[in-house]
Amino acid sequence: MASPAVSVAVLGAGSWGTALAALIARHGFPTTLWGRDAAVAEAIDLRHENPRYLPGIPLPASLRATTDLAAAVRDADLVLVVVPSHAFTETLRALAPLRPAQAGVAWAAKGFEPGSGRFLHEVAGDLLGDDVPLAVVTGPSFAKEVAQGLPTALTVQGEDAAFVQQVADVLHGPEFRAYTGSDMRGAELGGAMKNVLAVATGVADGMELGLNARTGLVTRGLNEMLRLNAAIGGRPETLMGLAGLGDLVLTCTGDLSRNRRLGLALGRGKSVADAVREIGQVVESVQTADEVMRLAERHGLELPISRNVRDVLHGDITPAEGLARLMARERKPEYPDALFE
Ligand SMILES: NC(=O)C1=CN([C@@H]2O[C@H](COP(=O)(O)OP(=O)(O)OC[C@H]3O[C@@H](n4cnc5c(N)ncnc54)[C@H](OP(=O)(O)O)[C@@H]3O)[C@@H](O)[C@H]2O)C=CC1
Ligand SMILES: O=C(CO)COP(=O)(O)O
Repeated sequence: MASPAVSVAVLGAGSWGTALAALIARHGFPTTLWGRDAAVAEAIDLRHENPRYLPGIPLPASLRATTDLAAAVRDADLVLVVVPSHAFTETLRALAPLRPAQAGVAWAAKGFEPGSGRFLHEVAGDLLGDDVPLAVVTGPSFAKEVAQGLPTALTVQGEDAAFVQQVADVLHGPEFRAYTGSDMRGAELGGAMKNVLAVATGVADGMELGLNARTGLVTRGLNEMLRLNAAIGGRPETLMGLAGLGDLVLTCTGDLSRNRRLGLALGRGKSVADAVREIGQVVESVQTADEVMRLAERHGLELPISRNVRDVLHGDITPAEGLARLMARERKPEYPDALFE
């Protein structure tokens, strides 16, 4: 268990940042949540509720919230960044000059830097320098369930073992298991790709294609994750664990998933714009599908499910055309190459 003297700053007061900050505060660590919305910060600080992102769920009275980034991180021993991936670079740029020298930086966003396709650990290393301990927090974890105190397991991965342990120690508690590891690339790839694949299963379920179709997509989706992971140098076991298979199953089957709900809406004939507007929260796959396909193309890999998701999201094909394309693919062995070597 980390010393209760560890002070934590959580950056990003959406559903996941609020749930993680509440979890850490409940474990007795002084915790400050930073968000850009003054009304939300005030409601968390004074009424112990995030009415915009986690309405009706009581938050610990010890959790502080502010819109002042410098004040949020001033005394921090550990900074946890939980903004959407499209806001990760600007948030780290703002954090870099304010970060106390002792504070390592972890993040729980899932995705890539839009445009460049860089992994978030590459962005963090670039903006913070090589000496700052880094870690990614990922795995099957709906914010609402964590905020409600329901049992959850996730993983913390990074190269600095002492920092990874510190992050795991502030998260770990009676209803929350935090595992550890050192594979940031694999862990980030899994968290990003499962969002894209959740759209595919959502589309299939929205089209009422049945449980066989859903499970076929989950399994062949896992195969796409494993192949791209092998190409980028992630470890296969990372993708067979919480950061890969675990999060894939949760997001492809759980209706709390915003990415799955986007797919469901598309499968029922809605437009991307209408579906995203109705969901009203971040839907990472909309940008991540492009970055996954760019990464796959750079490595000469064909990822048929991910490609269909990208093309449906762009409006280049309909869900029905995507299904027809998948079913018309050539017959082939299930494992044509040495996947696990
Ligand atoms: N929710 C979940 O169950 C889980 C989410 N994640 C990941 O966590 C990350 C955050 O998602 P989540 O909290 O769910 O998203 P939400 O949609 O719930 O909230 C997004 C939050 O990010 C803020 N934000 C958006 N842009 C910026 C910016 N430029 N600078 C500062 N803050 C910004 C929003 O502020 P404002 O309200 O002012 O727009 C809001 O507080 C995503 O990468 C997601 O994939 C991972 C695991 C679980
Ligand atoms: O990452 C998540 C669960 O692990 C949340 O998934 P969504 O972003 O699809 O809601």
